[in-house]
Amino acid sequence: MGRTFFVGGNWKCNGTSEEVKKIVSTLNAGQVPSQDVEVVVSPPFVFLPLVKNELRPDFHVAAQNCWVKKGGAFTGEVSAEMLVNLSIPWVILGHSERRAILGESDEFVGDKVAYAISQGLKVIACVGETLEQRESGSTIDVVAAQTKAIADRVKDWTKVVIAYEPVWAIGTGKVASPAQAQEVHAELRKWLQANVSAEVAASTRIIYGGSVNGANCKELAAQPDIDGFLVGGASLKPEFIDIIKSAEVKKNT
Ligand SMILES: O=C(CO)COP(=O)(O)O
Repeated sequence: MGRTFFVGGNWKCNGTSEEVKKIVSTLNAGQVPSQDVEVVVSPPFVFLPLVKNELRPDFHVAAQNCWVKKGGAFTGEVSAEMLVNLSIPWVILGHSERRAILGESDEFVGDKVAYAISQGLKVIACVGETLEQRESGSTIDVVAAQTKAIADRVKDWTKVVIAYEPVWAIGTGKVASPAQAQEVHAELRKWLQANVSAEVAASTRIIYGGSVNGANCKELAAQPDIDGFLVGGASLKPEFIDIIKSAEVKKNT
């Protein structure tokens, strides 16, 4: 299939410089099969240079957001050009916390993804339904609409990793079951096949996020359409190394 397992650590708005240095030294000491897994950690903006300088060279960094167009008079924003200028290769866009709390629409997220790619960034694009949407049976429609807003604007899918993060599973300890996650990942792949191309469907990594930890990662990783994880809380802890190691499950499937 050729989809390298991908493990992202989203540190969100956490950490002091001392704590960040500690996490980086734990990561640097971890024994992981780095040829079988792509690892990207995403500290808050202010810690990006520190982490980039101190992190082992086989792991990479991502920003947690960037502005929707060229920088300028946008107080408080950080532009895609600035990230490129600092050689930050990745950015997370469309996280549900930004969609829900800051009101980012599907279209706005799509515009951000397209602009970031146009500037040379690679994007972890997040999609996912709320509990209410799941209970009303609209999960697939919601994630398809979020993906469509990206597909309408993006041509180069080699620069995109899709993170399926059900909102009800984020930070709640309520992980999606392997079957629940697999079902949505398979539907997303089908959507890509029907609406983008068979090649993009086969090659795009679709990773899962929402209460992933060292104990539940292997069973999730064994699902055929789960190509890795976007980890929040557990990415701040030593168990992140165990989650990276779950890439080994893929070698045997
Ligand atoms: O939002 C997430 C990653 O982007 C998931 O967060 P948790 O792993 O803390 O549930």
